[in-house]
Amino acid sequence: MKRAELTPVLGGGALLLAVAGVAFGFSSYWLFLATSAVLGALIALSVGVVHGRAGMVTLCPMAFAGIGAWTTGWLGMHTGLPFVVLVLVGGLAAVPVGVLIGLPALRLRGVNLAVATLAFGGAVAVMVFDKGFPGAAARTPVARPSFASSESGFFLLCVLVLVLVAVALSAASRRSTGARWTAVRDSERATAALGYSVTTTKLTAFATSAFIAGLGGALMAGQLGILSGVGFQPMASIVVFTAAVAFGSSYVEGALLAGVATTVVPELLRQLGLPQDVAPGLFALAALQALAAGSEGVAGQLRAALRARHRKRRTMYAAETAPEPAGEPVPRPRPPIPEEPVLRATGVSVRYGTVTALDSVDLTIRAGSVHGLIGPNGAGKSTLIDVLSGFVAPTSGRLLLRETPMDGVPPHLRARQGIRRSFQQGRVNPQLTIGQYLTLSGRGLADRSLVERLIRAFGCPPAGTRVADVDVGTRRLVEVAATLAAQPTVVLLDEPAAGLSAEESAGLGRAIAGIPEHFGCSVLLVEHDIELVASCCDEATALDFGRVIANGTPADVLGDPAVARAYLGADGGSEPRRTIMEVHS
Ligand SMILES: Nc1ncnc2c1ncn2[C@@H]1O[C@H](COP(=O)(O)OP(=O)(O)OP(=O)(O)O)[C@@H](O)[C@H]1O
Repeated sequence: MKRAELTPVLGGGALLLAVAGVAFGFSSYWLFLATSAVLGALIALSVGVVHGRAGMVTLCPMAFAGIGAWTTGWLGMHTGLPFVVLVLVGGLAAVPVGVLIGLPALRLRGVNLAVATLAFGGAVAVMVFDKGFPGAAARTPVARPSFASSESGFFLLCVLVLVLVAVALSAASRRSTGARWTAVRDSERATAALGYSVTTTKLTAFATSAFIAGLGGALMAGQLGILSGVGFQPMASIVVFTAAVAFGSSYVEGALLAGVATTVVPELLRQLGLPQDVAPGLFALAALQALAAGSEGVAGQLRAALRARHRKRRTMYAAETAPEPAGEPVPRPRPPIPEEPVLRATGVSVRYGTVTALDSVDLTIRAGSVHGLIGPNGAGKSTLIDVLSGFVAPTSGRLLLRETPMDGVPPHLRARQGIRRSFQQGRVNPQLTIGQYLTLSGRGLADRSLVERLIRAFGCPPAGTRVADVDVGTRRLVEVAATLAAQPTVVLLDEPAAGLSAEESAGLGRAIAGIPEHFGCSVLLVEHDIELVASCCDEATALDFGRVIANGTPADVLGDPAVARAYLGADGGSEPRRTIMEVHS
């Protein structure tokens, strides 16, 4: 067996031994603490979903846990349902509440969202938990199942639930759900441009988090038997949140450390005769440290160190597969471009206060063509891409994708209907591999062979390479390749050559010129690199001060003195005969 295969087997075996050692070797006092640590880890994992993965602040995990506990207690008193079913229903009961508290997250961010969730947690504590949990007044305990009636049995049940949740989250992170959460954390605009609804993505993160915390609370009902509101107060939520941030609870080992720390530190302080109130302060300091360092907590730092070591070893012992030269050469002349328009904008105007960013712009992108869009800084090129992709609503004008009006259609639906875009600033999630990112961008349409074709066409590194491990230029190539993964009708590329070397830029030009033929998709290419536009476009449009100043073949547009004047500014008027190619050279 190879070392790489042996490591998980040995790790799993050691973990099993440790769990068995705790379950059967610990006294009931330590077993109670171990169970609390496991439940703390479960609730920390729920924070990891919303905060660590989806990048939103939630300061009410214990409110979700309390709802799970309350529901389990109530159902335990009034129904004869088995305990395992009660736990599941307890988790599910927290889901609608999670969605409800997720709604403000659609508009609020950062500290505002933190205040909203904290207030929610406080309100639930006052209105529900402080009035008493079911059975608490009559001291009727929540009955544990017979197979987990002992402390060791109940500990093993909690470990099993934690393992199941961790495995499910790990599977989600390899699939589109988890990748969407991190995509929304990195950039909401980029998520919408991939065709995913930001609203649904945020709400599923809150719902999943509430479910996991609800499970944790339901198990707490079984652990403690009789519950009080004390453990579900906002302060308890803050402790869980800060520990989750400090240890990095989007990773299971980070959640485990958070669970152990929130259980052991107060207990240690108590045994040392020190005030337990110090513990929240310690966690807050550790969380501040992690947030200030921009790290994913202790677990994130450990993983980053391990990855760096692994990379170093790989470069020492193995010659890395050299990326193929970008872009398969495309034979010229290309077949004639059909007249059929795929994307048509007519009379599009955009005003930002007193600034007119676009002024009655007409643009037609024809089927099978690469259409260049040029113009000096501030000419309105990015604004036009924002209008076409749905991120900016025009003041006036119409937009048709083939025969379908696109006016008012939100960005993620435009992406699904076939308008894909890239951004000037890179927005690829560095945690994903190139293959995972292309698959995510494909929304289920990019099979392995398409992913491989895209990688070859754009000269990207192999699919298993992590985005974090490639340079900025290569990330740009990956981003352009990703716009094609869902087989769109038209892609809008916003300065894809920015940051590329001359050689990479030429390779990208060849790949872009081949997009219509190899991927059946039209292209709108916004670029300052005039040579790139000249080499790979079939048509071109030049903008200046939001107006179309030239339109036609690249030779006509680039040879137009008005375009040269636009690039030269007012002084260009004295040199009307120079073309933009001459200006550029
Ligand atoms: N959100 C905004 N609010 C106010 N003005 C804006 C906004 N976005 C763009 N503008 C203005 O609209 C005009 C067009 O900007 P835009 O970014 O579309 O130009 P561009 O051609 O893409 O420029 P560059 O090549 O530098 O990216 C500029 O005058 C810019 O200052």
